[in-house]
Amino acid sequence: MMAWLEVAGLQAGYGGNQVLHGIQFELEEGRIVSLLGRNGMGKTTTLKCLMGLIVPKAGTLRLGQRTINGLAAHEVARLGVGWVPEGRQIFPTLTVEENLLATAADRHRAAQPYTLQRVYAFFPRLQERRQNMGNQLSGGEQQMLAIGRALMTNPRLLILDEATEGLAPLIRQEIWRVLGELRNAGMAMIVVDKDLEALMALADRHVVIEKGRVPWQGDTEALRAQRSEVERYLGV
Ligand SMILES: Nc1ncnc2c1ncn2[C@@H]1O[C@H](COP(=O)(O)OP(=O)(O)OP(=O)(O)O)[C@@H](O)[C@H]1O
Repeated sequence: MMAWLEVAGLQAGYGGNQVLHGIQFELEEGRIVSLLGRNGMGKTTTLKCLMGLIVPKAGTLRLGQRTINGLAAHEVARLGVGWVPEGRQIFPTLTVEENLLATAADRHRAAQPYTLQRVYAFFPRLQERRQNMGNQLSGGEQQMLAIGRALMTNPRLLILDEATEGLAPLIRQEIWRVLGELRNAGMAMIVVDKDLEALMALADRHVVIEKGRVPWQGDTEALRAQRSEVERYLGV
């Protein structure tokens, strides 16, 4: 059986600086994979290749039947890949509700498309603040809004890069709760985060990235069994 998402032999970099030397992992529809590794090892670069923000030098990137190497970012988005960028990038001078409506698109005529009501059900706090401007939100609220905006595009695959970085513990918990609900609703995700416990509770598979290569990958059970080996790669 061919996996739904396939990343194989992925090589990429910036100018003459090659950062990825053969990244390899697969993901089935509705499943969740975590990318682990210390800073600067190539996690974000891998995500950028998937999002069409960097053209890979070599390798396979396939989503369903489509090869997505070299597609532009808007073309990848149209295939149903939703991105929650590091640093959030919400519109500061639009209200919460305007931010959500700005990205609304039901590209797949989903049976249950994401609506304002559905996003507000995941994040009651956004509903309370729906008339506030983007720049009046706390860091955690901005992060919720960034996730909400990605959902409004009705993605089939959600990519989260350090979605809980720098947030207060309670807000982090809230984000993990919503990601768990999205998983239960069948959303496929690629998640980059530093919280190994939370990732083991959420994700099915885990991929370690070390200097642009994958020295270890496995399911959560394997990660539990080989935790000290994996933690050596993470520098913890
Ligand atoms: N725009 C860029 N131009 C040149 N080099 C870059 C650029 N972005 C990242 N790099 C380099 O690529 C390497 C991998 O970076 P990447 O952002 O993929 O790491 P990461 O694993 O996501 O870590 P982090 O958590 O720090 O983002 C680093 O050495 C970094 O300095």
